[in-house]
This record gives sequence, structure tokens and C-alpha cells, in this order.
Amino acid sequence: MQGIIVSADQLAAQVGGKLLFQNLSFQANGGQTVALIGQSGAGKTTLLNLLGLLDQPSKGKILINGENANSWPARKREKFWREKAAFLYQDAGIIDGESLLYNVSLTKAKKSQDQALHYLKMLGLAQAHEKAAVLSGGEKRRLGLARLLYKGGRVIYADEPTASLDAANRQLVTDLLLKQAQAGALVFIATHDDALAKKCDTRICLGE
Ligand SMILES: Nc1ncnc2c1ncn2[C@@H]1O[C@H](COP(=O)(O)OP(=O)(O)OP(=O)(O)O)[C@@H](O)[C@H]1O
Repeated sequence: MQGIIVSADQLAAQVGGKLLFQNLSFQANGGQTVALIGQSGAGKTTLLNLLGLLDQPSKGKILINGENANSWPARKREKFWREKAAFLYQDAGIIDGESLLYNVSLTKAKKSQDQALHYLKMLGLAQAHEKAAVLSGGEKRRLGLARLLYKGGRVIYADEPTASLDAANRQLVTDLLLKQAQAGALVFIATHDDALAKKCDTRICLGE
């Protein structure tokens, strides 16, 4: 499968009158892990949102496979989110009133259950039929990762994936994200976790 290429071209982000970064250019390819690092408030999540086409940059552009993705019509952007992108954000979009199983596959179809169960088990979440509401914050984070692995995106956007996890789970989440890159995905990770950032192929440091 051909790897995806995401580039930032002279990117600037200004939010609430504050310039977070400017003239940011880089290219990243499928198979790579890219850590977005910097102090709290430096703009890591803002950059992740730009790279995931969730926001428009103040200046510059995001290129996906050489196309200016900021000028894509909504339909094309949605197709990208549906077919290529997978997001692991802090709240992870967990649906409290649904089972863990449903939260992974987002369908009640029986045929998807085995795969969803496989990822739940991998992440130490055995109670597949319980409602997600009973989970702790760290467990919800892992549930979000199970959903991400189930979806298998070509570009992964992870915002602080190891925050509020214990050492064993930090290691598990780190290994699983790195594995996605080994399997050909491009993995962007906004993080304060030095151990995780060090394991990434590239580090983009904001606020310096
Ligand atoms: N929509 C917005 N309107 C105004 N200010 C915003 C908006 N979005 C973000 N900011 C501000 O921009 C700055 C960067 O936020 P961002 O969440 O990108 O930082 P971060 O590096 O991810 O921080 P943290 O490590 O604390 O998560 C912060 O000061 C934040 O308050």
C-alpha cells in the first residue's frame, strides 16, 4: 500500500490574537512517527488540528499527497476523515451509554465483533459488554486506542495518548502506536511524554 505524504508549507497559527507559530514547514511520510512537542500552550493541539484538517491555518497550507488539502471541498475532507484518518484525542469521543464493544466498532453488526474483541483484549479491557460509562479516564483512553486500531487509519493523530496512564499502559500505548507506523501509517503524536517523543522518528518542537 502506498504511504501517505503530509506536508506543512509555511504554516502559521494565530489564535485569540496570539501567534503560536509561523513559517513552519516539514514533510512526513507513511511509516514515520512524528512527535509534536513544546510547553503547555505552545500550540501542539492546534498544530494537530491543522494537520488533521479540523481547522484552517492563519497562513500557509497543508498538503496531502501533494494536494492543497485546505482548499478541498467539505465532501473530500470528510472522505479523508472517513477513509484515511484516525483521531485519538483526550476525550476520545467515547459514548458513555454504549458498550465497550460498540465504542470500538461503532456498529452493532455481528461480523465486526471478533476484531473489536481482539483489540479490547489487547488493551486489557475484558468487559466488552459493559457500558463505557463505568470506565476510568485511563481506561477510556485505552478504549479510544482500541477504536483507532480497529479503524486502522493511514494517518493517525494522537493528542497526549499516554497522559494519565500508569507506566505499564504508557508502554503498551507507545508500542501500539509505533507498530502502526511500522505497518505503514503516518503517526502524529502531540505529547509531553519525553520517553515517547524520543522513540519517534522526528520531533517538531513548538514555542522555541
Ligand atoms: N479557539 C481558540 N481561541 C483562543 N485561544 C485558543 C484557541 N485554541 C487554543 N487557544 C490557545 O492557544 C494556545 C495553544 O493551545 P494548544 O492547545 O494548541 O496548546 P498545547 O501545546 O497543545 O498545550 P497543552 O500541552 O497544554 O495541551 C493556548 O494558549 C490556548 O489557550
